[in-house]
Amino acid sequence: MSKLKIAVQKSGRLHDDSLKILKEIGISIDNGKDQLKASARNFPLEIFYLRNGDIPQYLRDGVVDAAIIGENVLIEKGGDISIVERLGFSKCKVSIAVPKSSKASSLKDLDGKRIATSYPNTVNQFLEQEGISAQLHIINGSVEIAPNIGLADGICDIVSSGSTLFKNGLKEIQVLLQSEAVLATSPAISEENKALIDKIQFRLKSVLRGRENKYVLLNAPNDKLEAIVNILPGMNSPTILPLAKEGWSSLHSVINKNDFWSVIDELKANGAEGILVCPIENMVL
Ligand SMILES: Nc1ncnc2c1ncn2[C@@H]1O[C@H](COP(=O)(O)OP(=O)(O)OP(=O)(O)O)[C@@H](O)[C@H]1O
Ligand SMILES: O=P(O)(O)OC[C@H]1O[C@H](OP(=O)(O)OP(=O)(O)O)[C@H](O)[C@@H]1O
Ligand SMILES: [Mg+2]
Repeated sequence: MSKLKIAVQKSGRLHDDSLKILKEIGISIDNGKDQLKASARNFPLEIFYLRNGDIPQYLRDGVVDAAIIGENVLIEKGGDISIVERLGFSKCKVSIAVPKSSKASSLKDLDGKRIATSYPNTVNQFLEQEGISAQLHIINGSVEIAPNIGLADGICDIVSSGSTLFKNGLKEIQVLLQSEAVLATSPAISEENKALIDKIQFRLKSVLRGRENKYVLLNAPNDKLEAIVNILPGMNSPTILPLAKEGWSSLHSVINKNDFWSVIDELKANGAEGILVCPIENMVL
């Protein structure tokens, strides 16, 4: 039987969340960060622990069938590799920044200047598109220090909270792209392994949908139920069960986690009591 080979970052920001989401879709791995390879106990799958920056090449060569990887790395090195599913973690931007004291306030002010980055293809493509030419200094880490040591006039690197820019006295002047962890597949994947990826994708969608939503249970007088159903329409229609108390019911529904706090006052104004909000592990449509 064919086994799906999936690459996961060996160590670093993506490692833990990648293994966590695989666990949530029911894939148990005989673990060990120290191993380069591990097998799943209950799915025809092998995990390869690799360096983030090496993964696009492994995908391209078909050494692995799929990978959990930062979208920004695929944009930089991935070209022909397709994204199957966005996974919602490791969200960040790739941005251009300059010293706070710099007169530069937009990208065009960096025309003819020096930019330090670990993402030369991304920067070059963006500059070309904007008709700007700059001299790139490719460095692999601590990019934000470059302007302070006189190596560059600006930088292009990952920004998340912005604290690294702040600590280094830099200001963001241009966002090049938004990124998050994604499941990507090799252009060389076999039909058999593509079918396994489809199974994984189906499971991922149900876990991601579950993360986005909450299960709500509440009690309400029967004459208010219609109004409450309109506030909480649920996946199809809410479940309503009679309470032992005459004239009252329990209503169960699903709501997007971001919407819950904005409807809570409306629910209470319509007589809802004993409101419980629970996480959802999986949501299969
Ligand atoms: N500060 C951040 N906040 C959120 N996501 C980030 C942040 N920094 C990096 N990422 C995302 O996580 C991915 C992995 O980052 P990490 O710093 O662990 O790897 P790396 O040092 O680039 O790679 P390697 O595994 O080759 O050492 C990045 O490609 C990016 O998608
Ligand atoms: O906006 P912030 O929240 O400060 O995050 C941005 C920083 O995070 C990443 O570095 P990381 O901490 O992964 O260190 P590294 O350069 O050694 O990979 C990235 O390269 C930035 O420097
Ligand atoms: Mg990093």
